[in-house]
Amino acid sequence: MTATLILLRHGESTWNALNLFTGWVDVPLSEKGTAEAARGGQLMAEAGVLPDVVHTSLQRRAITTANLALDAADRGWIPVRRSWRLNERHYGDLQGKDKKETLQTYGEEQFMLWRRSYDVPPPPISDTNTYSQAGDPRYADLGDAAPKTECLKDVVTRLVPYLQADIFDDLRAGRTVLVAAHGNSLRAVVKTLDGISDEAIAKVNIPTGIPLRYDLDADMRPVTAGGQYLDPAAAAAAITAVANQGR
Ligand SMILES: O=C(O)[C@@H](CO)OP(=O)(O)O
Repeated sequence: MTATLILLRHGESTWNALNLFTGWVDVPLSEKGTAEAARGGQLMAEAGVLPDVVHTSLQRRAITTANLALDAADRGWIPVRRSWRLNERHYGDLQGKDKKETLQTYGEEQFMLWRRSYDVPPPPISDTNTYSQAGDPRYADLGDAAPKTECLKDVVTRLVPYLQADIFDDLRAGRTVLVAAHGNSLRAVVKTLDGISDEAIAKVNIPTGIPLRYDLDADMRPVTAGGQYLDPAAAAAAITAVANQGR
């Protein structure tokens, strides 16, 4: 028996289009991202992978993407579960900064350490920064546990309990699960599912709006390592573009 998990990174956001570090800043989809989200739903419908339940982060670019994709697949009626644990990695003091300017100011090595190293977080954001989430009601319950910066390792630490309890529970119950989330929170999911090393995960990038299908065995191990994109050619091109951001 296998269970099907579909990972969907939100469509292009307005800040993806502007090449700004985003993290927990709650930006909307761009026009292109809106179209990508609907296309993601069409791809699911064409492939006959229809979610029974959807999990999203608390951020509008993932929530809107899930709504548009599910509507396109005529699955807008399925139950919804949301958690901050699926949020994008908190980008600390880099939130709102231009990726190209950051690369020019700090150099390639520091830029890539912040973007893709496993355990080097950017400097923390101050509560008075315009792009801080201090005071955002959706994170009020987190109190002091709300992050002010995160590296990918921190994302793995906060995400894995949710993956192993809530998401695996739905899969074990025989439900096809859609997870609509973010570039780095989905890298944390993929790292965990595929057992990717701390070093090798630096080279893994997730494109916007293209569903990534994993069939998982009873132990929640992928039948095919890396899963399968529902549009492999589009995914390959988009993955290269994500890797080269800032250049
Ligand atoms: O800015 C961000 O929040 C993320 C995802 O868009 O960017 P990066 O790919 O540089 O980690």
